[in-house]
Amino acid sequence: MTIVAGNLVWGVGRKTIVRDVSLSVRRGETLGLIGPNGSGKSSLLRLLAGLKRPSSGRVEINGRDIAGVSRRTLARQVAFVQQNAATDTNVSVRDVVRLGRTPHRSALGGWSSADEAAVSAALSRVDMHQRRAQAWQTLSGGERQRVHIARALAQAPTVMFLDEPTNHLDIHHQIEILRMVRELDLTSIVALHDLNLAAMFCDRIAVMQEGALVECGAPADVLSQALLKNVFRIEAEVIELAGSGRPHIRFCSD
Ligand SMILES: Nc1ncnc2c1ncn2[C@@H]1O[C@H](COP(=O)(O)OP(=O)(O)OP(=O)(O)O)[C@@H](O)[C@H]1O
Repeated sequence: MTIVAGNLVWGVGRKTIVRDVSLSVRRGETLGLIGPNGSGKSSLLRLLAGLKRPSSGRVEINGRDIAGVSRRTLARQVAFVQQNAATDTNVSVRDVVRLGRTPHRSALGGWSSADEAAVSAALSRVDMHQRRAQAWQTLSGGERQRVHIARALAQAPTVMFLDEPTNHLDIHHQIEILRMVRELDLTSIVALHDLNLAAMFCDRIAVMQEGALVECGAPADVLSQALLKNVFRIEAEVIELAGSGRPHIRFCSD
């Protein structure tokens, strides 16, 4: 297993936000994290990535408890694509992606051809290579999102956490980004609001409700009519996506 979380609990003041969550993710697997607004998806992702410390419980990445791993070592293994991440405005697209190489560089080492190749490949992967010299502040919301994903790719992580990476993206780029995440040779956990995209691209789906993990399994096992009603408070029909064995949700308008 690449990511193993055991009995994670986190809260603020007297409010418990993540309630006793345990999960394991295999090497190379793409796990979708779904749940209503405020159910604790971002908080859980941040705990798993070591950006927050749990009140109790532990997280192992690549077999090591992350509580005992330095930030720099962790940053060589783990990339995090945040929701609406802010970036210093006075920089180019390429500068933002270059930041992804920081954990791999020594204090005295110069910029290497391997660094350059990683940045170039990451930009191409998200379809932004031709825009590499453009000023960050002139990009659209979706382009910024793709550049942040490129920055994470340039980091060459073994584990990637993505918090609603398809926000702001047009449907072509939503599908491209999720297809890419699935095909990359790394382990990923992706928080998503679009249940049909989660069903199409994730190996397994974990469902959060009020801070707890209430289901985790193959999309076809998890996305039932009952779950959609109980967790998401919607009436919907679940059909099979022709020949794929994956579920597809048809929402009812009344
Ligand atoms: N630092 C904090 N202080 C107080 N409350 C917090 C803090 N961080 C998160 N919360 C609360 O915890 C709950 C879970 O938030 P979180 O962002 O993890 O949910 P989410 O499932 O990612 O939501 P969304 O789908 O809306 O992005 C929310 O009610 C939020 O207001």
